[in-house]
Amino acid sequence: MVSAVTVFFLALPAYYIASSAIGLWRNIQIAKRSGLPYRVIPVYAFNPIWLLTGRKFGTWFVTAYPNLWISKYILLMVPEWAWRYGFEPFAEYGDVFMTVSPVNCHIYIADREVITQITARRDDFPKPAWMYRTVNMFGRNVVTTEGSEWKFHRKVTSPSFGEKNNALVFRETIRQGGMMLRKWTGESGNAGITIKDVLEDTMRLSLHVISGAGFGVKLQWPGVTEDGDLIRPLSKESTHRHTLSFKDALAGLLHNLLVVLVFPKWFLANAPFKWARKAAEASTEYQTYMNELFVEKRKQAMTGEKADGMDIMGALVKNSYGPETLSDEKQKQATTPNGDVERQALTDSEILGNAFVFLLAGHETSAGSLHYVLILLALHPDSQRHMQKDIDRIFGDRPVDEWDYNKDITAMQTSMLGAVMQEELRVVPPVVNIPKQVSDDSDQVVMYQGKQTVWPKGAVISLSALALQRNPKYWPSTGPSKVTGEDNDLADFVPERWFIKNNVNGEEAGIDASAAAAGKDTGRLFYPLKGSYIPFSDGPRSCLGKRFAQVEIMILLAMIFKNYSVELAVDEAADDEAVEKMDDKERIALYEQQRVTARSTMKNCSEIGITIRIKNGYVPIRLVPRGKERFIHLFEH
Ligand code: HEM
Repeated sequence: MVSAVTVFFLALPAYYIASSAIGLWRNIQIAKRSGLPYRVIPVYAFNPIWLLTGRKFGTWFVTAYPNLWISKYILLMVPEWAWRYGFEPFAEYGDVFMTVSPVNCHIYIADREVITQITARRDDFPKPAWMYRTVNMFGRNVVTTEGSEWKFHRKVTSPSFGEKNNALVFRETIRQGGMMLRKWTGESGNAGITIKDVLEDTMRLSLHVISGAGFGVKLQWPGVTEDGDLIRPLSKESTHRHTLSFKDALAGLLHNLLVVLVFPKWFLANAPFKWARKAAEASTEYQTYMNELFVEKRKQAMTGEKADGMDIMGALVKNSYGPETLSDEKQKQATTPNGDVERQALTDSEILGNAFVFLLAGHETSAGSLHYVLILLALHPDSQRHMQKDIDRIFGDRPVDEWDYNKDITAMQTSMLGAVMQEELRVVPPVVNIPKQVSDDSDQVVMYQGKQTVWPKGAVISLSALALQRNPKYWPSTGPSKVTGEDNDLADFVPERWFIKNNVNGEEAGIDASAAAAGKDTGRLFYPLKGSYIPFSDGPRSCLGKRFAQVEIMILLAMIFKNYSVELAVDEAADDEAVEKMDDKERIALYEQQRVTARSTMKNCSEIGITIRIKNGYVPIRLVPRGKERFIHLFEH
C-alpha cells in the first residue's frame, strides 16, 4: 500500500505545478488588460529557490546558447540580465515592457517620460516594503518608510545634507584619500604595488568618510597610521571592552545582514560555526558602538554643546532630546485615526535606524563607483590623460591642503573630473534597477507613447537606470563603438560625451573637442533630458546623499590622478622584469590582452545585490607615478 507520506510527496510537486500554471494564466490575463508589451517567463527571476538552484545554470545557458529561442525566455530569468544585456532587451520589446511569471507581473522601464510619471506620483508608486526588511532591523527610517511617516523622516534628516556640509565631506575625503594613497603607493610614494583588493579599500575609504564627516567618528587606516583601526568606545562614559574596531563591527554586520536578521542573536552566538559567532559578535559590537554614540549625542543635545561636522546623529538626537523628550509610547499616540503620523520627534529606535541607513547607503554606492571608475580609466588611457590635464589646470602647483571646496568645486564639476564621474554613473549606475511597485490599493493609469496603459495593483516596477542611460533616444553617441564595433558607443565609457553640445532634440551634434581634450572650462557639461539620467533616482525620493557622493568621488579622482596614473596590473601574465625587457609592441599586445580579461571580468563577475559590484573575481590595478607609465602612454592618440 502506498503510504500517506508517499502520497504527500507526490502531491506536493503536482500542487506546485498546478498552482504555478493557474498563477501564470491569471497574470497573463492581467498583462493583456494592461496594454503593455509583455514576455511570459516560467520562473520569476527573484524566486529564492531559483536563485539558489537555477541562477548559475541559467547564466551559463544563455551565454553558451545565445541564439536558441529558449534563451530569450531564460535571459529574463537571470537577475543579472539588466547588467549583462543593457539596452538590448528594450530594443527588442520596447522601452517599457512586462515580464509575466506565475508569481507576479514585473514592469521594466527605460522611457524617460514614464519614469518621470512614476517618480512624481510617490503615493501611487511607492517602494516595495518587502525588499527593505533587512534595512529596518535597527528601526524605521527615511529609506524604508512611506507617506507622511517618510515625509517626517526626510524633514528631520535633510538639514545635515545642506551645501555648507559638503565642505566637510571635501576635507574628510582629502584626509582619508591621503591615507589610502599612502597604502597604495607605499612609504616612498613610488607606487609599483599591485592592488588586488581595490573594492575592499574603496569600501573602507567611503565608510571612513561617512563615519568622519557624517558622524564625527574619525577613523584611521591600519598599517598607515599608528592608531589605525583603534578599538575604543565612542562614549567617555562607556566601560565596555570592545573586541572589534568600529569599522570591523560595521563591515562584519553588513556582510552578514541577512543571517543576523533571520536568526536570533543568542542562537548565532552559540552556534558551532565560526562565521555565525562572528556575525553575532559584529552585530553586538555595532549596536554597542551606536548606543555609545547615542549617549554622547544626547548629552550634547541636553547641554547645548555643539559637535563638529555634519553630525547626522547629533541632529536627529537634538530633534528628539532638545527642548523636550518624547518616549516611544508618546510617539505612537501621535498617530491619527486614519494612520497618518503627526510627528514631533523621532523615537530612539528611529534615530538608530536612520544612523544605520546613512552608514549603509552612504558607503556601498560610492565605494562601488570608485572601484569601477578606476578600472574604466585604466581601460581608457586617453580619458585619463584628458582628466589629468584638467586637474593640472584647476589645481596647478597647490598642495592638497590648499584645495578649497568653495573655490574649486565649480571648476571640478564642469571639467573632465565631473565628466568622468557622470559617465561612470551613466554606464554603471550602482543601483542598476531602482525598485518601485504599483500601490497595493488600486490599478494605476500611466501614459506611454501617448496612450493610456493600466498598471495592475501590486505589480513590481524596476526603473531600469542602466538601460535608460544607454537609450539612443536620449543619449548622444560620439561614433561607432571602439570596443564592440556596434553602431553607437552608448554602452562604452566615453567621458568626452559630456562635452557634446546638446543634441538630443535633433540639433546637430558635435563634440567641443578643445574642451574634451582639456584645458577649457565649458561652464557646464551635457545636460540630460529630464528623467533620462537617474543614478540617484529622481523626484521627491531621490538620493539625499547625491552631492555628498559627487564631492567624494571627484576629490578622490583629483587626488589620485594629480600625481599618478592607473594601469591594469599584468603580474599574472608577466613579472616586472619581463615587462622591463619588452619593446613597445610587446607591451601593447600584453596590455591589450589584459584589457580583454578585465572587460570580461567586469561583465561576467559583477553581481547585483543592493548595488552592483564585482564579486566573483577581481581586476588588479597599479598606480604609477605620472611620466613613469609602463603601458598607457603607448595608447595615447
Ligand atoms: C554614488 C553614490 C550614490 C548613488 C548612486 C546613490 C543612489 C541612490 C538611489 C538610486 C536612491 C533611491 C533608492 C530607491 O528609491 O530605492 C538613493 C536613496 C538614498 N540615498 Fe543614495 N546614492 C549614493 C550615495 C549616497 C550617500 C553618500 C548617502 C548618504 C550619505 C546616500 C543616502 C541616501 C538616502 C538617505 C536615500 C533615501 C532617500 C529617500 O528615500 O528619501 N546616498 N540613493
